[in-house]
Amino acid sequence: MIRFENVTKVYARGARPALDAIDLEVERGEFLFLVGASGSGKSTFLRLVLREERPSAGRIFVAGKELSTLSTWKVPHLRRQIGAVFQDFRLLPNKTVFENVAFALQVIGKPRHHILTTVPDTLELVGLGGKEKRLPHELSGGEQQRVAIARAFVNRPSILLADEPTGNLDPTTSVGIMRLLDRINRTGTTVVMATHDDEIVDQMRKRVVELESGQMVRDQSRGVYGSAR
Ligand SMILES: Nc1ncnc2c1ncn2[C@@H]1O[C@H](COP(=O)(O)OP(=O)(O)OP(=O)(O)O)[C@@H](O)[C@H]1O
Repeated sequence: MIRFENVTKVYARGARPALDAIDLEVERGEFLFLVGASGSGKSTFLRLVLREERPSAGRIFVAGKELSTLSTWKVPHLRRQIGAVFQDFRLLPNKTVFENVAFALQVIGKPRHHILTTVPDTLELVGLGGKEKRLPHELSGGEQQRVAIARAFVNRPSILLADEPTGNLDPTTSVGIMRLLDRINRTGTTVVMATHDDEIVDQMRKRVVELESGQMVRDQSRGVYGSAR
């Protein structure tokens, strides 16, 4: 579903690479934690998958397409197959829960009848049934993240990228968010989550890839947060 072949990303001439010769394959339906110190290259990895950044060297394949040969006009189609969730939720503050999620479908031209059935179903799935009319500021942090996940998942993407989705949440709320991401993964969605949350990683026992200064230093199935090296 995602394949990096010898991928290097250098942001500025002379700087050390943010990612250095990464070879990694993520299979369809897998759940992968990306761990590593701040600045180790986790967000860069996710931005490359979304084609928000281009690699300096190497090749990236996402959902069967090689990103460097993908014409610009096809990028929106690529991104429709990828949901993204962030630490800071990124909801539209003046839109209700329903509108925030519906907006993701409106911008890709889905018909009204589709939106009117899919949005409530997805809100139910993330545990927000009954809160459709609330504004983001009327929700807890965990609920806001659930809206963000609903928005990322409403189009049933084949890949979900999460960049520190529990970074602003307390431990109990984080567990709820992880259960939800796990449930989404079990529907067949490939999930890649960058995180500093050691408790979550240790609890979930999924594949763990560790980056250190842009290099991949560990790839462990049913892994833990702390390196055993
Ligand atoms: N737009 C940019 N321009 C220049 N350098 C950048 C840019 N974005 C990231 N970097 C650098 O690339 C390296 C990797 O950054 P990245 O954001 O991918 O790390 P990260 O592992 O996601 O960190 P964090 O856990 O703090 O989010 C860092 O040295 C960072 O300073």
